[in-house]
Amino acid sequence: MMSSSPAVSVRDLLVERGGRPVLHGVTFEAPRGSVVGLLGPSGCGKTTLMRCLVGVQTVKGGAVSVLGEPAGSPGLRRRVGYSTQSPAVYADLSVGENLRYFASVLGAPRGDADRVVEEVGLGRHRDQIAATLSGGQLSRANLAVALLGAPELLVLDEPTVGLDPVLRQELWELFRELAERGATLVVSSHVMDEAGRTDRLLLMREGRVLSDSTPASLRASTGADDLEEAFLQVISQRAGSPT
Ligand SMILES: Nc1ncnc2c1ncn2[C@@H]1O[C@H](COP(=O)(O)OP(=O)(O)OP(=O)(O)O)[C@@H](O)[C@H]1O
Repeated sequence: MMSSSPAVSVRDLLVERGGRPVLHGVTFEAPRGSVVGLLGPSGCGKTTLMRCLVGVQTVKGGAVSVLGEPAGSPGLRRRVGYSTQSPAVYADLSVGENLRYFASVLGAPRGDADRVVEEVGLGRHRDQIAATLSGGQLSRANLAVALLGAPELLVLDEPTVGLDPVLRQELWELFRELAERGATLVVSSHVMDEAGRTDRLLLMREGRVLSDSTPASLRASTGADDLEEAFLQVISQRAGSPT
């Protein structure tokens, strides 16, 4: 389900961190109801870009519009879900207690805590104290917090890190289902085999978007079957062309 007004519109975004430029004029759009992947090597600016979408990053220039409002507007608080790479949950509470707590803080409907626990496949661990969860279980508990209240935009920073291939596949199926229900997802990943599951794919490097395309057109334009190879081709094409 895609409508003409994009869920996210980023124009000429400039960000400095620690006195150094880390985003050099990033521009892209995320159509509503789509899954947009942010891929690129460690340190290329994925997290910084996501922080701009949720409105917690000071920006030097450019514009970020989210669901028709400037990023970070108070009206967006419940319409945008964000999961960071560090756990949001309290270590000394159970999974269920954590989610009931965050649901009440967010004003999410009753029953939402149970719904999201099932969605991320943690039903059997509902009563387990968060400190005793495995790394993959903890990252799914973290993701569950972002799903509370069924936000229209989900910004997920490496949600599948540390998960085995079966769980990664299940989570990408969940992302697809959420998009089919109308949500927009911006998901970062290091893992190229996940890139093929996106509707749009942004390849980033050193604070710039090298390619903004669909997986199919990226394969077609580079002649590479696998997206890792396609990314390398884009980098070498860029290296050979004047900027
Ligand atoms: N608080 C900070 N102060 C100074 N520089 C920072 C700060 N946070 C990040 N940076 C720098 O900004 C750049 C982009 O970092 P960012 O975390 O956005 O990258 P990333 O693509 O998300 O990396 P990763 O995949 O490793 O999480 C990096 O060069 C990083 O060193």
